[in-house]
Formats: sequence, C-alpha cells, structure tokens
Amino acid sequence: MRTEPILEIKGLRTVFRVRGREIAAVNGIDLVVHAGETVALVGESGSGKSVTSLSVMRLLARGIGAIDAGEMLFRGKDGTVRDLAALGEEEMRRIRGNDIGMVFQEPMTSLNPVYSIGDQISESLRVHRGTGRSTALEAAVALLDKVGIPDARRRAGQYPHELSGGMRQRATIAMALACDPTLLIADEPTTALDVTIQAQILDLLQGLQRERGMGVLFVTHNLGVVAEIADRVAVMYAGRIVECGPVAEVFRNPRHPYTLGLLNSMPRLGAASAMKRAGEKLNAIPGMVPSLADMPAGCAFAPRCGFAIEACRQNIPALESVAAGHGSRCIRWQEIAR
Ligand SMILES: Nc1ncnc2c1ncn2[C@@H]1O[C@H](COP(=O)(O)OP(=O)(O)OP(=O)(O)O)[C@@H](O)[C@H]1O
Ligand code: NI
Repeated sequence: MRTEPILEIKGLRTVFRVRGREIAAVNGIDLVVHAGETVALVGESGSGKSVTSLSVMRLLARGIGAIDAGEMLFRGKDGTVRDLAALGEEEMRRIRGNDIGMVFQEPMTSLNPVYSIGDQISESLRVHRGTGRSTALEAAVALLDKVGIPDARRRAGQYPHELSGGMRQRATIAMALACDPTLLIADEPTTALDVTIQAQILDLLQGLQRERGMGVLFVTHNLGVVAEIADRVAVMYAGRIVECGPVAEVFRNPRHPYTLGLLNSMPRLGAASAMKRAGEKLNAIPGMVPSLADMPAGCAFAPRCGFAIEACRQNIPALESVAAGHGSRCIRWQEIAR
C-alpha cells in the first residue's frame, strides 16, 4: 500500500560558493517520502546528507549556500502542495516547526539555554496556533510526558543544562512534534548519545511516527540505524544518490559497489567494540571521498571502485531500475552481488 507523498524532491541541486568557486554539495537528487514511512539518507561524511535536509528546511547559510535547481514539493497539514524551493522566508517560517519538525544531532542547536524547557515547547504552540499561555504550557507538560521524560511537570520548569543529553534530545523531539507536523526531519539525532540511550531514542521516534503517521526523513551514517528504523534507504555519494530502494531489498541485494562496500564495512555484532578497543577504523572502503571542487569525470566512485572499467570514467551513470522501487547508478549493477 502506498500513501500520498509528503515530500517529493526532484532534481535538487544545492551549491556553495567557496573561494570564488561554485561547488555542488547536492547534485541533482530525486527523493520521495510518503506519509507514514521513514526514508533514511545514508553515506560517508561529506556526501551531502545534511545539505539535503537543510535545503528542504531552507536553512542554508545565506549568501554561501543556495538551491540552484530542482523542486521540493511538500504537502502541508492543510493538504496543499507547495514547492519549498520557491517559497519566501515568511512562508517558510510558518512551515518550520509547524508542518515540518526538525531534530538535529546536538540538542542545544534547537534549545535556547536561557528559557525553560516548558516555555520553549509551548512557544511553538503559541506562535503557530495562537494557543494561550497556560493551555500551551499544559500541552508542553503532556508532550514531555509523551516522550518519556519522568516527572514532566517539574522538568518543564527546568533549563536545558539541568537535563542529561538523552533527556535534552527527548525534549527537542517533544518540541519538534508539538504542532503535529506531517514531516519530521531528523539529522543524526542519536549520534551524540551513548548506545543504550540511542536505542531508546530510536524506539521513541519509531513509536511516535507510527502513532502519528508522519513521514520521516532520517539522516545517518550508520547502516545499523538504517536497518533498525527505515522503510526505504537512499545511499548518497558525493552529492548524488547512487542507490535507493526498500531497506530489506537493498541490504539483501545491493546493486551499487559503494553500498556493497558500506555493508561489508558494517561490523558484526560485538565486533564494533572489539575494533574500537584495538583502535581500528570501521572504514573498509579504500581511498577517500573526492573533493567536490575537483570531481573525477564519470562516476564519482570509480577511483575507489573494484568494478570500475573505462566506461565508468566517461559518463555519469544514470539511475537504472534494478527492480520495482530499487535503483542503482552503476552500469555494472547486474554483476554486483553480496
Ligand atoms: N557552509 C558550507 N560552506 C561551504 N561548503 C559547505 C558548507 N556546508 C557544506 N558544505 C559542503 O557540502 C559537503 C556536504 O556536506 P554535508 O554536511 O551535507 O555532509 P554530510 O553527508 O551531512 O556529512 P556528515 O556525515 O559529516 O554530517 C561538504 O563536504 C562541503 O564540501
Ligand atoms: Ni551531516
């Protein structure tokens, strides 16, 4: 069963001006998030995951980063579809925190240190819904309780520094969900937390998503997290989506050498901590991500790819259909097997 698309990104290209040169951090991506599904955006550091989420929220640093091409069709709470790429700042401000909720890696980027947790959550309701002060504060307490913060009423009166990292992230989730958004964008929301807290936050997000039927765009570099939480996955490399499809399908049957490399570098259960103790890196793909200012011709992964042939260095591969809903940007996808 397919629900309606909440977010439909078509041909998005986002550029930065760096020392007088233009680099494309996101270079023509297509991505759909339906109601009630979680789509994970995964890839190594610098692949363009955060720039994609910042583009959707239109939070690119003004004068440095800009959307250069493409559409981001977004269905808001009232059911109207608008192109986020074409909206003015005033309209975006009405959408952020209202139709689109956001959770980042570091809770303190969303929380203001000088206001109490309860004030910050109720502020969102007051701004977007015109809810009165005491009603909004009651709603904030209920939300804090909902996201698993014990003694929510007392906590609502506390300041961010009085909460632990895990509790702070729960509070930002409460804030993100206060206005019942149709889309939640979570950029590495558990990366800064230790492992047991990570698992709890993922459970919380999953539960809330099921209950509310939101679409979730989940940015992570961790394939274990993808397996845990996502319905579909898009693998990013140097600003492009190189493979996408249902998580189970892509994990079982990866058809891009980069995805294969990421999966092979995933530690088996228990191996991660052993490797950490031994000081080894989890990166099993040889070589480095190319500089966006100096991209190779053809497939950007070719310099690191064991499957690369001359043709790979000629043209940028198109996204080919592997199976229904499963695509790969590799001309040799038929020969790739796990
Ligand atoms: N403010 C900026 N100014 C200039 N270039 C930028 C800026 N932000 C991002 N970039 C460029 O965009 C690329 C992609 O960055 P992005 O933050 O999207 O990576 P990411 O996939 O989220 O990586 P990570 O896993 O480290 O968070 C960077 O490597 C950099 O070249
Ligand atoms: Ni990032």
